[in-house]
Amino acid sequence: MAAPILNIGASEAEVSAQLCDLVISKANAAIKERGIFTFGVSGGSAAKFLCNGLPQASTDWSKWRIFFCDERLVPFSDPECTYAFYKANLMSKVPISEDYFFALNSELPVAEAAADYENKVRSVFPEGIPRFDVLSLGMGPDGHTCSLFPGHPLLKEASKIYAPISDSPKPPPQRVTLTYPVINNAACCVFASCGASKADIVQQVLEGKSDEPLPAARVRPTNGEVIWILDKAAAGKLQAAL
Ligand SMILES: O=C(O)[C@H](O)[C@@H](O)[C@H](O)[C@H](O)COP(=O)(O)O
Repeated sequence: MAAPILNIGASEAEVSAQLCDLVISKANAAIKERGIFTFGVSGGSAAKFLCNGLPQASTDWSKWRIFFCDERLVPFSDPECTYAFYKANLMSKVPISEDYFFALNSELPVAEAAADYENKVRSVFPEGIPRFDVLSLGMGPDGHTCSLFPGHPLLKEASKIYAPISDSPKPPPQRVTLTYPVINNAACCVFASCGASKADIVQQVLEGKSDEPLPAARVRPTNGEVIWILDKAAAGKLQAAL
């Protein structure tokens, strides 16, 4: 398992550009090699970065298959809906079919919604543990990633691809999230974090030693890479960056 790769941009704009450049480069390489690019996206600031930079990409969008690393179980009309954010800010700007931007069925109860979403993933990964080309991840101030929160039983989920959660400490409470068997089977997991408010947790995740690693620290692809793209403020307490 390779050590995390650290990219430190001076500003949030540089983090956004570095994230999009990485995703586009990985996408075009995957399309050239296998004719398809499988991509997992998150909410939060990473969503803003991706929607800001990907519309300018020179790529074959028909070969992209986009899933959510996690999604809230709310109607599309709800401002908390991550799909709605990407639909308005990315899908509306690029020639990608709605068939290839996989939305959660928020009409279902959360456990059924997770199972239904797993079936959608199976349309791209028919068997075994899905291996995404890229998972774009964020990290919350508590060290959560996707909808995997510190101390939550879901950190130990070992069989589901997507798991339901009904007690998310970050509202809204009901969500569906990728699990570590899938996250750690990805070819590339890339975090994008900015701002001084993240400096302490970034230092804990990247340099702390704990018997109970934080959720973001448990992202360690067994046969892939984990890349952290940080601005100077978020990297401000890292020994490696000093
Ligand atoms: O839907 C969600 O809530 C996100 O997927 C979540 O996991 C996010 O990535 C982190 O909360 C970091 O968000 P920020 O980068 O905006 O702090």
